[in-house]
Amino acid sequence: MNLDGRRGKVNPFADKLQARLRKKPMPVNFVHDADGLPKIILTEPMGSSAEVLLHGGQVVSWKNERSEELLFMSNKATWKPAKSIRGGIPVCFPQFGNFGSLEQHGFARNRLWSLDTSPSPVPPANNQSTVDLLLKSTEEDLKTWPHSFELRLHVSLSAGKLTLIPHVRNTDNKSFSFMFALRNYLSISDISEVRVEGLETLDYFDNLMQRERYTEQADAITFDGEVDRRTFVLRKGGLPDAGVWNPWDKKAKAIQDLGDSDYKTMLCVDSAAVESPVLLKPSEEWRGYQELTTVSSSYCSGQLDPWKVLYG
Ligand SMILES: O=P(O)(O)OC[C@H]1O[C@H](O)[C@H](O)[C@@H](O)[C@@H]1O
Repeated sequence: MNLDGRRGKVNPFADKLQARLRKKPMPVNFVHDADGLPKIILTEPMGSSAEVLLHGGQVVSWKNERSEELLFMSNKATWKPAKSIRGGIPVCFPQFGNFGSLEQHGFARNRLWSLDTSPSPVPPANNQSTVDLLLKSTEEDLKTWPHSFELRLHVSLSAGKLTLIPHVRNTDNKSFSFMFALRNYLSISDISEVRVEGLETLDYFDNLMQRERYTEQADAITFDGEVDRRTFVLRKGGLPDAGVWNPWDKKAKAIQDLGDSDYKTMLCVDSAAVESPVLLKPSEEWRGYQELTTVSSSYCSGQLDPWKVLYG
């Protein structure tokens, strides 16, 4: 995990140049899934694919070139508008968890987003399939969170890599602050065989201990055993915090849209801005960045330098 403390400042000059260099986007493959939810399917020449719903602006599937699913999705997930879907990559905005008075994890994951016809510029890249989504404040949401905003999410798929670039613009005439998280439900073979590296020596708040602050001492977070199978590498920018969540057995049973033993095959690792909410003045824009890649199981854990893993 590459923990990058930058606050996601946007450089307008670089962005203009990038916009000019940007290639014509590939056509968007837009379908309706079995539950009638509008869905975008991304594919790339090496054979991997991703599925993104307008509902929640949520990535609900990411498959590698062997068609193996890399994200967890609950069999009991509720595929209905106005409810969040248990799996994939929900977007938590403008609140994380119950750190505020809004609904849990904010309203963005429960809303119907639209296709973004005037997306913020992002760096050009070859052989990638992309979609741009947009969520704007609704009359309803303004009643509980009285700030006018535009939340954009750029999703791009290339061989072995899924990149999400969120932007938030303040379209109000006063400042506001918000929390943000991309909650990655990673599909894992067995929770007892998982290690999360890259968080050592960092401070964390334990939600099960009244949010007490601790410092991580171990060289990796483990959930019992120590065997590696698949390695995900998460790089991020503008999102200085990380969340790690697994409900374990008792809570899994209490969560309606999660199977009793699903906790064994999922782990949430979030890219987040929670401890210090992002402050935006009128017309200002914040940009975050998250890149997920997988590397082969032969990778030896304990030396997680994402650049070395990816580029040798
Ligand atoms: O069920 P959700 O609203 O998706 O929340 C899932 C989980 O997210 C957070 O990490 C909270 O700390 C948990 O208490 C909560 O159960």
